[in-house]
Amino acid sequence: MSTRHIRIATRKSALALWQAEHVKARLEQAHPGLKVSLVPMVSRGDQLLDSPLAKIGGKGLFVKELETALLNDEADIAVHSMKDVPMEFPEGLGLYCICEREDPRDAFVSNNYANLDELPHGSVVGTSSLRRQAQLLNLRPDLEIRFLRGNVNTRLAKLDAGDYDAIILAAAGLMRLGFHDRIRYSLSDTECLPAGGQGAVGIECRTNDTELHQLLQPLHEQNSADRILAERALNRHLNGGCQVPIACYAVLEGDQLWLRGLVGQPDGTVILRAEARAPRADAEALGISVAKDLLAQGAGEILAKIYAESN
Ligand SMILES: NCc1[nH]cc(CCC(=O)O)c1CC(=O)O
Repeated sequence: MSTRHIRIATRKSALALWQAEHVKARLEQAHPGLKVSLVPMVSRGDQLLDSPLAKIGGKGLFVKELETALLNDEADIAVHSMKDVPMEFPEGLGLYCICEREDPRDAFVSNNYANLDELPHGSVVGTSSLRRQAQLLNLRPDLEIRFLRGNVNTRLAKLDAGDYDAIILAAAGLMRLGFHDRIRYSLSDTECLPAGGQGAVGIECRTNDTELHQLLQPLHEQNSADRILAERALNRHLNGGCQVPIACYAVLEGDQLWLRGLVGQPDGTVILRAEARAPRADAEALGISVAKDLLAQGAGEILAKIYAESN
């Protein structure tokens, strides 16, 4: 029995609100009597929703306001899609819980075509992720990748308006919002390797709030946490975020992690791949070693060019 009041800072997008409500419900279930409320706020990323994210630069566009609220004691936890969480945390904040990962894959959404192979020559595919773009163009150089931003609902509306033949979205986001039926199929990991952390929700809070860390324990899932630790180590070593053409995906085989990573040239002409296995206790070292392999193949040059263009 806890009498504490937990305030959850959240963005106001449908997906962010769903995730915050989900964490609220799970906390209340785990700790009867606990009071949990939402503190909705607008992030810089939300204000800039229509501009190319890669061009406005900076990481963590969607998390800075939430972190400020935590540091100012206006909220106690921030719920994030792990894919969007920056590598470094401000002094006094940290990640204290990773919930069980859901579907990590990218979903193919189209009103007219069942899959990538069915798309006619020259079809228009919507995504603003350089990671998805590089991999799709590598498989289908004839496709035209067209910029698509906005919340999940907005993106679906743009597809329905006829602006695209197909769009690619994270399966997890679609499922959370009840759009299962919009998924024609989920891209395999060989067609499109996911982004680090995709499909998992994580919880950030103040480092010194040990009582809260305890309350979060029942929501933590170690298998997901270890997989994502390896993925984030890879991203960190490549200085990557959600706005760069880096994919990485770890799975557990018993107590061994298998991590695959990829860096692609946005036009799809070059895809560098690396993979390795290691005991789960060595998740971070595994991420770094796969990142080093990619760098040795020339990933640094590809990424440097993208960073230079976005500044
Ligand atoms: N970049 C925005 C974003 N951040 C997390 C998700 C989906 C949910 C998740 O990965 O947990 C999405 C939408 C998308 O990429 O389609």
